[in-house]
Amino acid sequence: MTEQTKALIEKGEMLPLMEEFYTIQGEGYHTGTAAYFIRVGGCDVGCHWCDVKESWDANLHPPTLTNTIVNNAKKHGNTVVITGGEPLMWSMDYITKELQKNKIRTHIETSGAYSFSGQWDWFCLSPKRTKLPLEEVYKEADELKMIIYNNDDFKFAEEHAAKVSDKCELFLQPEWSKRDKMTPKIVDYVMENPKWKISLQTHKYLNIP
Ligand SMILES: C[S@@+](CC[C@H](N)C(=O)[O-])C[C@H]1O[C@@H](n2cnc3c(N)ncnc32)[C@H](O)[C@@H]1O
Ligand SMILES: Nc1nc2[nH]cc(C(=O)O)c2c(=O)[nH]1
Ligand code: SF4
Ligand SMILES: [Mg+2]
Repeated sequence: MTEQTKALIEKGEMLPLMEEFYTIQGEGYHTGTAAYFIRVGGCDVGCHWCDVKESWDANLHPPTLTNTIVNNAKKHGNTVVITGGEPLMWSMDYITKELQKNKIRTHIETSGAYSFSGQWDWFCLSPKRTKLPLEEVYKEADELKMIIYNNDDFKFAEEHAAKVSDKCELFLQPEWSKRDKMTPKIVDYVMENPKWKISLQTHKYLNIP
């Protein structure tokens, strides 16, 4: 990688882009609404059940001019979801400013394990055991989305619910490979603890990206 590319990545004016696609938000609070997804490469959080392990190695994803990504996003709807990989590994200040200048709403999907950057209209925090969120990010969360892989994850979910603001929406989402076993348990849990809602990965049921 050239020194110039490194400098542009440092400033957030380039990002390692894995893929970008226009689809329907499948998960969480905005489920069912059209959004342009920007998937940035690079993640070292290491969830063993991660559904995009191909994103982990940033070197496999070409550094791409952020202006080009923003121009593509402008062609599709009024909301962008920046995901990954772990988007907060990179400075999100430049891309979110440019998107908002173009009247595009900025949403993020993040583990919160890296320092906060960017200007967000919607911040979805999904904490992971292997690399916990930084304390500074809890107050940013509009939505807390906890993945339920086993019974211990309900307790883990409550520990994080205690750290977010009162206005934060709370979701429990079954880990995909355990959905048959854990979804009925989530249903019971939500009925007993109605501050939570259930989130399903509806795009996988719909066979869309
Ligand atoms: C692939 S991650 C990328 C963003 C960020 N690294 C994160 O984990 O929030 C996007 C969302 O998918 C969720 N996710 C990943 N693998 C999953 C799986 N096997 N089952 C259910 N949700 C999953 C994550 O928890 C996160 O909310
Ligand atoms: N349709 C759709 N909705 C999503 N919500 C969060 C996703 C992600 O991978 O971050 C995702 C995704 O990959 N596809
Ligand atoms: S933090 Fe997100 S991208 Fe990284 S391994 Fe976990 S689910 Fe996958
Ligand atoms: Mg996904």
